Amino acid sequence: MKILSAKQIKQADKLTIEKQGISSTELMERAATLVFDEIHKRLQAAPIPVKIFCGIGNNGGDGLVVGRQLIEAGYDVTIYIVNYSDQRSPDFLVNYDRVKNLSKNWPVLLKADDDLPQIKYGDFVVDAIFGVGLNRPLPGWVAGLVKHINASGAFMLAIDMPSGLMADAAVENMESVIRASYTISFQVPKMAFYLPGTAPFVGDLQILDIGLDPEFIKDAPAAAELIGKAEARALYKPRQRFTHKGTYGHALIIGGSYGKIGSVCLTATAALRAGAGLVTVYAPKCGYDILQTALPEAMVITDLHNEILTNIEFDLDPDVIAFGVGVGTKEETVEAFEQLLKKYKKPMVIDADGLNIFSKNGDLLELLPEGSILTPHPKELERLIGPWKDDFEKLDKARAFTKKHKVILLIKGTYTFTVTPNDLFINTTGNPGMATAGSGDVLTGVLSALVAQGYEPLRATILGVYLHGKAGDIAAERFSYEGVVAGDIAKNTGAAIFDLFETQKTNYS
Ligand SMILES: NC(=O)C1=CN([C@@H]2O[C@H](COP(=O)(O)OP(=O)(O)OC[C@H]3O[C@@H](n4cnc5c(N)ncnc54)[C@H](O)[C@@H]3O)[C@@H](O)[C@H]2O)[C@@H](O)CC1
Ligand SMILES: [K+]
Repeated sequence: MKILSAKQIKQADKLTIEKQGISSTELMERAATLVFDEIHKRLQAAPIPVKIFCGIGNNGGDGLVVGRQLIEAGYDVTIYIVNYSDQRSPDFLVNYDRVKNLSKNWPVLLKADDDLPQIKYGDFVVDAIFGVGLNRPLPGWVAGLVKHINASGAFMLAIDMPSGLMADAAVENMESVIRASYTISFQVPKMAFYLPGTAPFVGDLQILDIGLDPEFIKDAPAAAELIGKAEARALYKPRQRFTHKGTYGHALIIGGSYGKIGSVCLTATAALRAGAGLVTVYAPKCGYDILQTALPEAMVITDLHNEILTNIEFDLDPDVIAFGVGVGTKEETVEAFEQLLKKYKKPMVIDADGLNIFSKNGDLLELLPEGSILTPHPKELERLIGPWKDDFEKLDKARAFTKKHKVILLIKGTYTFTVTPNDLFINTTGNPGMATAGSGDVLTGVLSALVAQGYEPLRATILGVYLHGKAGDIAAERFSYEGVVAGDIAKNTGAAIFDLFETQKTNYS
């Protein structure tokens, strides 16, 4: 599913009105009626006080339509107009009149010096102050109102966007953004819903199809692509019958050090579970018995050194090399890695200390094969690309890095981002249970297995990140968030592949 910018959404809005021969007021009625339906479905006419805060633009117009329909359905509704300017939009005005004609309880006008309205814990608040039109920080008194609404602890439903959030820019003042419990947004998701600095304001997310022009949406260049089940399924390559283990590639996992052999065990397990035909682990000698005992399916080659890697030499032709998990950053290991980079020319998967080695030895990046996949978590990313002032700058820097080094860069997080010079993919699977030791080692194994099986690196990355998250979701259903360990994620990779073909609707939140 595409993410579009606020500017593109406005264009879609305009074009829809032209092509469908409807007025903007009718489009507003259509969109807001769908929001009313969702609220009504949930509240079931319960006598809960509903307090709707409307701005004076079209987001406020939506709030007025919802308010009118709730009043007509018999709800106890108070509408507040957050009167921050006299530039009221035409559709706001149409709906302002309609509400006034309907009930003696006219909307309450709120201005800069007014007392703040009382909001109780049990109220149902609808936030329709600003939507995608917000393009600068809130006026001071409106920021104060937002703070007051947030402090109420009431359930908050945001229409289109939590007010104070901008679709395509970072938040400057965290206190002046509505902390929505639930956001109902129109047609396409917005970038701010997925970035760590802004996503927490959104709460649970629902995207409503309001019938904006499908052709425009199909042709519009996406700011990013959300990857749900349908997108992941399209990337999957079914196995053919007349094949053998050689068809599915040989993954070589290089890593581990004394006390960290578990990391390569996890990576190799995941590589096997994600379908690599053959898996060999290259580890220090101390890992030999452990690996052979834990993983009879994997082959093991050992370094000359007992505890760290010092001479990476092997007599095989792997389809992919994963380097870095548990490997440490000792000088001898860096030297061995440099020698490997000079010899090996196919895409590699680089994780953990492999990334830390690059951070400390930037010139080695020149040797990294084109199309390699780097999988940093935020701290490792910062060491690689330097600090950033906000999520948007982080993405710009990450993009520049991928361009310079011709690699694919993951930014791991609640929503893992796959960054390439021209495209951005945002994964939607995964859960807080995956914040556990070794979870990243498993991802490295899954990605390596897919590359070994002949998936092009970008396709392998997008699908691999999805499957890893889904395997974590399946594990969490069984063991709870707290109970998930990395090995469970690896073991459920197969179940995640099965799940690609379950026909439930994709949830993009
Ligand atoms: N795009 C669509 O397809 C549809 C949009 N609709 C609604 O329309 C909304 C967008 O409406 P608008 O474009 O009127 O924008 P908003 O209602 O979000 O904001 C109103 C106006 O306030 C001004 N403004 C921006 N930042 C400000 C600030 N910090 N202080 C003071 N004024 C500021 C801008 O001129 C902006 O247009 C959407 O979020 C959605 O709720 C729906 O009615 C139906 C369809
Ligand atoms: K809003």
